Amino acid sequence: MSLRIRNLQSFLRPINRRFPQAVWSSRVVTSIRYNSSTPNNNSSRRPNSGEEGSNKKDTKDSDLPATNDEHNELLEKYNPDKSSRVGTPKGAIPAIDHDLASLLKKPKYEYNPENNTNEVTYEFPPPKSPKQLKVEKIREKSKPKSRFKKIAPSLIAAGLASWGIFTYSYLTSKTDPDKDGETGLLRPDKFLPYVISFKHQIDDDHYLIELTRKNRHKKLINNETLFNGKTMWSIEIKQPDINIVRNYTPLPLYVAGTDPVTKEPHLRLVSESEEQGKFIIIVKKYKQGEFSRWITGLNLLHPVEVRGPIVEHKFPGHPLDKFYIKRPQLANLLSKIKPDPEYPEKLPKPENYVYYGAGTGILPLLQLIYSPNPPKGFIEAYLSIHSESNLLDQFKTLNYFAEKIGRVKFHYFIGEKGEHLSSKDILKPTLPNFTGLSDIKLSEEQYREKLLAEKREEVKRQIANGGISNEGKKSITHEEEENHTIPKLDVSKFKPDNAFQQFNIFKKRKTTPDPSFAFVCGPEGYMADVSGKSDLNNLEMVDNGPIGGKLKEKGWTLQNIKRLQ
Ligand SMILES: Cc1cc2nc3c(=O)[nH]c(=O)nc-3n(C[C@H](O)[C@H](O)[C@H](O)COP(=O)(O)OP(=O)(O)OC[C@H]3O[C@@H](n4cnc5c(N)ncnc54)[C@H](O)[C@@H]3O)c2cc1C
Repeated sequence: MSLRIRNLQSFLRPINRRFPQAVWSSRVVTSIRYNSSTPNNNSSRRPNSGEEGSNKKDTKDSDLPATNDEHNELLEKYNPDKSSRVGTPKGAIPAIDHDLASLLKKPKYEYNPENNTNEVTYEFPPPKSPKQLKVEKIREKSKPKSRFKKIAPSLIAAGLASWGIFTYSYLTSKTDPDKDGETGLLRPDKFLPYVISFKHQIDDDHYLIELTRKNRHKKLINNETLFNGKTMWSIEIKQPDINIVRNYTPLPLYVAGTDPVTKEPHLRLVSESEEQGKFIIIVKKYKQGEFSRWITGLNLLHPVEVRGPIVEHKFPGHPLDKFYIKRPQLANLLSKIKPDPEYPEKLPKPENYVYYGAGTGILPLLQLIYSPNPPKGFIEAYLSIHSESNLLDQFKTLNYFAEKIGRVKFHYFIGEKGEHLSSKDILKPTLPNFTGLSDIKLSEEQYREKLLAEKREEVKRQIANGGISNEGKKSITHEEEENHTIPKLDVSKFKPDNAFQQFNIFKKRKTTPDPSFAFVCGPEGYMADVSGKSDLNNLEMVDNGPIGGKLKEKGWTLQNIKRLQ
């Protein structure tokens, strides 16, 4: 084998010299074939028979070129046109050795430099393999980035998202007229969407309807409270089909549940901020009444448009309000009603009122006494209703609580029982406790005088007792001497737990105070009979209608009457 390779090398040496680049080209190599049948016999090596070779004299193995001339001759033979291109030998080519041929065969597998484990050294840094590039890329990615670089994509994404939302809401609010962009619960200049969240028929012609602000939870962000005892107010509801509007008196109550047997609603007072945005109205259905028939016929979750508050009466300012002393709201349990704050003695007393109401005209009074911070004075209420069934039991209970804590005295007149308001039920007016700022100065002076008188009395007593202060003992002895009874408990040191205790132990009155202001509210005929009809037919919307009826007889004037019609 080694001999054969040596022969081949010596054979190809001259070709190498002449065609150094092409010497290992497959074309040259494959064009030279050797007969491998007799490997050790050089004489048996002869070119394959060819067209040209057959014409020439045979070349024996022993005839291999020994001199340069012979080499050239041989080359001439295999490269007769002497061009730089190596052409296909025309003569017979010796057969190639089988082992050599297997080495020269095209490899079965594609060469892959990655699999090359041979160590190679380079003068310059070698090009990076795909694997190295991949590792480098991963390493680059896992490198710690700056804080800004880290949050930059999130910031861009958030910015794009909010821009998208804004654009969408801007475009849709322009195109969708029903879209409610208002955050408030009510607006006096705009109808806002509400839904009928509960409906209950009280009797033949009275309905309780609970209204809830659409998307109520989203509208509570402003902590808006609709009810406050400082005003009597109504809402306007729109009938969109025939475009008419009617007023109704909202009450600060909502439906907390229903009785499984009677289906009557369990009403709760609206007092917490999360209960806002709901209220109830009581609607009387008239046979010919366009609006009342429509609204009482609506189903649950039907949308309605509501505007308000429309202020019907605003209570004038009082020095007690200046000190932000609020009267606690009623509660669903008598014992839960908080006691009234102690009003400073030197300030004028709160005003007392009388209320004459009939039918749905009793509702403004109920709104007032169920609201937070109701009027601080006492109210004598004369309410005329057709039937006892017109009034929900839960209203009667709340009214009873208000009575038990000394805020109101109710007188009911039930029409179907033949009970009616008469002249003897009309109270006489008294002067108001507070008419203006001069009253404060006057009451402060009175208070100073009162304190001085008390001090003088105390000094006198001390002198009479030889300088020994024995006031407590003396007062008890004095009481005992006067009444011949067990001395009374000094309750001034006790603090009441609730309004009921406060009124019944500390403040119980023998007589009810006289009112200085009267409210009248009811149907036309009732108004005419009690106070004369109101007349608001002027730009200022001031009631200029002359006072008449029963109230005029008792000395009431336009200055101390409010007619709600
Ligand atoms: C400030 C204010 C608050 C109000 N609050 C309430 C409330 O809480 N609940 C309530 O039910 N109503 C309330 N009303 C009355 C209400 O606004 C409507 O007038 C009433 O519902 C009738 O409207 P209607 O369209 O059905 O009747 P309309 O079509 O206006 O009248 C049709 C017929 O119904 C009868 N009618 C209408 N109103 C009366 C009436 N007051 N007395 C007697 N007969 C009448 C008459 O026969 C009349 O001809 C209030 C009104 C005002 C001004």
